[in-house]
Amino acid sequence: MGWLTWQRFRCVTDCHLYPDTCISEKLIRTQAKLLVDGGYLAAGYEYIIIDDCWLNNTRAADGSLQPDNQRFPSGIRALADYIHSLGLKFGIYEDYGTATCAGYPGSLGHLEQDAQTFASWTVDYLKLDGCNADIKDFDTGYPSMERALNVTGYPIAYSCSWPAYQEFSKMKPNYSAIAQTCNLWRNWGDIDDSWDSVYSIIQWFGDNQDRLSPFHGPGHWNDPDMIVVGNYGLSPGQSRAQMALWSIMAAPLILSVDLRTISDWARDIILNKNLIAINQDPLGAMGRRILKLNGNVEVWSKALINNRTAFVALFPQPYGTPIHMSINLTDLGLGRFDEYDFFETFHDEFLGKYHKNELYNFTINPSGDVHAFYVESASTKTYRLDLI
Ligand SMILES: OC[C@@H]1[C@H](O)[C@H](O)[C@@H](O)CN1C(=S)Nc1ccc(F)cc1
Repeated sequence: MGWLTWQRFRCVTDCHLYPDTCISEKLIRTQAKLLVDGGYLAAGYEYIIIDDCWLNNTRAADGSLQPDNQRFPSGIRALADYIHSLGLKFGIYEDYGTATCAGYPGSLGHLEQDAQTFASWTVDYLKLDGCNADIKDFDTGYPSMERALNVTGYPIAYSCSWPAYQEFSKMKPNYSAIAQTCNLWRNWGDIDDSWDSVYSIIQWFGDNQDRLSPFHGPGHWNDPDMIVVGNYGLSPGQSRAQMALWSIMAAPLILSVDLRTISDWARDIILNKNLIAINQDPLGAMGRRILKLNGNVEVWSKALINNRTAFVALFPQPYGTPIHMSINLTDLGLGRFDEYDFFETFHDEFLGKYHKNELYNFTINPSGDVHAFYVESASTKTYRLDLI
């Protein structure tokens, strides 16, 4: 869980024209302080990660990476020290190729040196992108950087873009090797600030879930890209939908939003305790799309500890009429116990006790809204403390 510059701040490097939003130490220090003061760190959002465009256009004389010294005048180590003083962890970006996607120096030919540089900067997380490279080299290249990071002896979480570029090229990535090498990996296209973009990613993960979920679990995660809630493109319903689906998929929750201007309703969605508990459930199971109803409403479910199950019903299409849904519990996969207690996820409201032969009825709104609920078996009464 954490925060990443890219979707909201992109590659803005003109700090004269954009002094408050250019990629700079000032921006990172400001957002880091707000991650703490806004209650995000306390909720689990602990990594603050700089994406592309932090770099100087050239490496130093000794070949080592250096930041743009106008935008990062104190240097990366000092910035990391400040971030660590707040109790946060620090992430940075590089690219396996000759240049980053934005054209800054890439790591190819410098893997060991760059890994040592990151460790000397006390970097806790590296996102390694795959632009300007031969994707056929990735199956050896990404493990090479993993070895280089391990040699430093400094614990660095490793985010790989390795499969995404192979999936685009219709290659079938070796997810077994990827899961042994990376802690998380981007599978598919870049997310943008729109419902169309968010839903196209949800569809792709649902369509490919059978070949993705076996490799998903604690320490090695499929990554559908950033949470864009709080920016300009999603309605409140669509914002609930992205948080609910990323929670059901047990996807990394990596925000990209200006914490200075985020609305209260967007912040409430991002900080919803039940969604975070579902996302962070110790089983680490990747939720799956289990039903498609009425041709458009889809139901996803995720197994949780203590015989609980989380569900999300999603109505993605912009057809302006709310639909009354009626689903029998066995179609939800609930048949192991005779009775279940249903709770609404966002507000933790008790929705009722249902026998396994009963129907569960609810109404769902269109255009990317969700009905999120979780159930626990009434017979095996357990404490709900870890869900609220
Ligand atoms: O430059 C970095 C940027 C972000 O890190 C994204 O998360 C990465 O998926 C890659 N990336 C970009 S814009 N990649 C890219 C996107 C479109 C394109 F035509 C060529 C490259």
